[in-house]
Amino acid sequence: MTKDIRTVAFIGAGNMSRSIIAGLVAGGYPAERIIASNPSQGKLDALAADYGIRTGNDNLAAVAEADVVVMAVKPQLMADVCAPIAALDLAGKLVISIAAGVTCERLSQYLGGHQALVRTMPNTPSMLGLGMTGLYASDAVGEADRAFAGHLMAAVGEILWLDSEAGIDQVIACAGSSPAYFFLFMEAMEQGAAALGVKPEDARLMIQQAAIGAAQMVRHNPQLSLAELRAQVTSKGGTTHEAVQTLEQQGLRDSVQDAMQAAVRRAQEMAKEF
Ligand SMILES: NC(=O)C1=CN([C@@H]2O[C@H](COP(=O)(O)OP(=O)(O)OC[C@H]3O[C@@H](n4cnc5c(N)ncnc54)[C@H](O)[C@@H]3O)[C@@H](O)[C@H]2O)C=CC1
Ligand SMILES: O=C(O)[C@@H]1CCC=N1
Repeated sequence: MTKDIRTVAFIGAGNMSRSIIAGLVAGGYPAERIIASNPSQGKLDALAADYGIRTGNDNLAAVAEADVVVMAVKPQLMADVCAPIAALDLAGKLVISIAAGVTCERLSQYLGGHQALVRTMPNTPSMLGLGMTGLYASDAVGEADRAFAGHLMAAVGEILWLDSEAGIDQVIACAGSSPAYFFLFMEAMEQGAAALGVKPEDARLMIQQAAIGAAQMVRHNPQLSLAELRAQVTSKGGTTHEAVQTLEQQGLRDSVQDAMQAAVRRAQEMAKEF
């Protein structure tokens, strides 16, 4: 946890802000230095109750008080939400965006030319401190701000600094969106288990343990390639071979590659739209 404690305002208190706030508070970031601003009260009440942070409905009051502003609304709302914020004195404030498909240049325009911007791409496992965040900052961002943004996101998982802004779209495909790919795979397994007559609660337990176990095997065996880890499960002439062959024949690899390219394409389209 960073010793550089600043007041951080989250503008938009949805799924992703909640994930980051949960991870920050669990990691010891002082809750009284975190503010969440959102139009609807329900999410704010839940955040205040669960994490003891400060909340409000007034974006401008939150920004005025903050040293660091995390822009966490949907990309299509970013322009409208930024317009009144741009009228405030933002000097000395660091703005961190987590939005997909909103470039630094566009965000800077929305904020009246503000330059102290770090663009990030986190993911929801940040909630458990198991997040993955890519970060990009232009040369205009000072060393202390860069370090703060890095420490903030490192409090909720691994971080990766990117040399170019295009790298953010690669992070979207590999980490921002990808928890959903794993959930989909697990949903498909849940259906497969049901078709085999497995009780839903037993299926969930087995799928969960296999997924956690597989991810931890990857983490704890950096010397082994993913293909080698797969080979360790795959006995010659055995059951896994049959299952994996079926997935291969039905084009799993191509599907995954197409999906990742679709995510990047959509991010690029969004950068033109928003
Ligand atoms: N959900 C995810 O896995 C990830 C999301 N992101 C990005 O995070 C951003 C937020 O996404 P989610 O949290 O998933 O969406 P969400 O819909 O859960 O949260 C957005 C929040 O913004 C609030 N909001 C709407 N108008 C507002 C306003 N005028 N002022 C303040 N708040 C307002 C909404 O009430 C909502 O609570 C998006 O830009 C998305 O691209 C980035 C990485 C991963
Ligand atoms: O689906 C989205 O657009 C956002 C960005 C990455 C994950 N969720």
